[in-house]
Amino acid sequence: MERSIIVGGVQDLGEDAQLAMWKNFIHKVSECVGKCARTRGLVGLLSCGENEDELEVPDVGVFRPECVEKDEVEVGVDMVELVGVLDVNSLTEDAVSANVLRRGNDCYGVGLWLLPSFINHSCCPNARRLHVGDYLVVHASKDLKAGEEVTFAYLDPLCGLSKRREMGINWGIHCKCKRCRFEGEVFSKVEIREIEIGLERGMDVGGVVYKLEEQMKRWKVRGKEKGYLRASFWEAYCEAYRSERAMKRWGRRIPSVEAVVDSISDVVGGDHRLLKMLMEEMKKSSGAGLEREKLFKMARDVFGKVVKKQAMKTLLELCIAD
Ligand SMILES: C[S@@+](CC[C@H](N)C(=O)[O-])C[C@H]1O[C@@H](n2cnc3c(N)ncnc32)[C@H](O)[C@@H]1O
Repeated sequence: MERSIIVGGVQDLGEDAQLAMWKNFIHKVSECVGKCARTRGLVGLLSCGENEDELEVPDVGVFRPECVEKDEVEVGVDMVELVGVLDVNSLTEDAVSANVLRRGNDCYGVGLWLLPSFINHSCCPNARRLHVGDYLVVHASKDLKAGEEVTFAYLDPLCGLSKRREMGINWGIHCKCKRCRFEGEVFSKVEIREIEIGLERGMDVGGVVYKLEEQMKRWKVRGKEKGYLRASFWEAYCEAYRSERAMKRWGRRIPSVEAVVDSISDVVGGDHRLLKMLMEEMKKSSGAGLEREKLFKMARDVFGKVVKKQAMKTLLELCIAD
């Protein structure tokens, strides 16, 4: 029999499996950094999450593959520093990509991609990532203007302010974007607190959506700000649209799936949950009412424009089965 390692005891070790992967990953990166001067130099440019304002802004040219240094001398690696860098910059595969490879939900790959490590967080992101094997494809999730900062969502943009703030603690981020500032004011108001408490206490989700929409009318909340609040209460909208009972009662009094998805995607860009909701809606109406072009535009924002037609079909199937 060949040598092997078998999990002992009677309990599953999901967390430990991840830990083993993380250790293995740190070991691999430290080996690369120790052996290769170019990797060492590039990893040295990354943030450990501290005093970022004082870090130099590197020339983008140094990330080009042809920019090679010659002195390949093996050196020791400062493991504390390296673990700090990996902690701040490593990325795990996102769920959709992991699904393509038919992986379970609890064991995604992890890696370090140097240039994407410079992409900051926004609660209204404009880019997404797609993992294909060892490659990371970063693509726009909405139309980008020249000079605009490229941003990812480190924190789920379809969550309310308090949950995003809670998640931000792990990243050492106290986000001060336009959306957070707007929601900081709105979520302190008693009317919104009441809606939040109603949701927590299991109030009818259709009623929650109706109350929020009415409140937004009263406060004359329009445009992007409407999108922010709808994104923050996405869970309630989503549950209401999926509930036959809620739709029978509230369907005529709350905005359509299409209108809500449009206003949310206008602020948070493409998202697979919005796409899934659009697909479900299209199925319900057998394609009538909802433009196919709208669905494909959202699919391109979620998976990237360059994905081939057949691959896009597979991704859409996985997205609806998710
Ligand atoms: C992957 S790095 C992003 C690039 C980093 N800003 C740099 O200069 O190397 C992640 C770190 O950037 C900072 N960061 C990213 N987005 C931020 C945001 N919206 N607000 C404040 N800090 C942010 C946090 O310190 C976080 O730990």
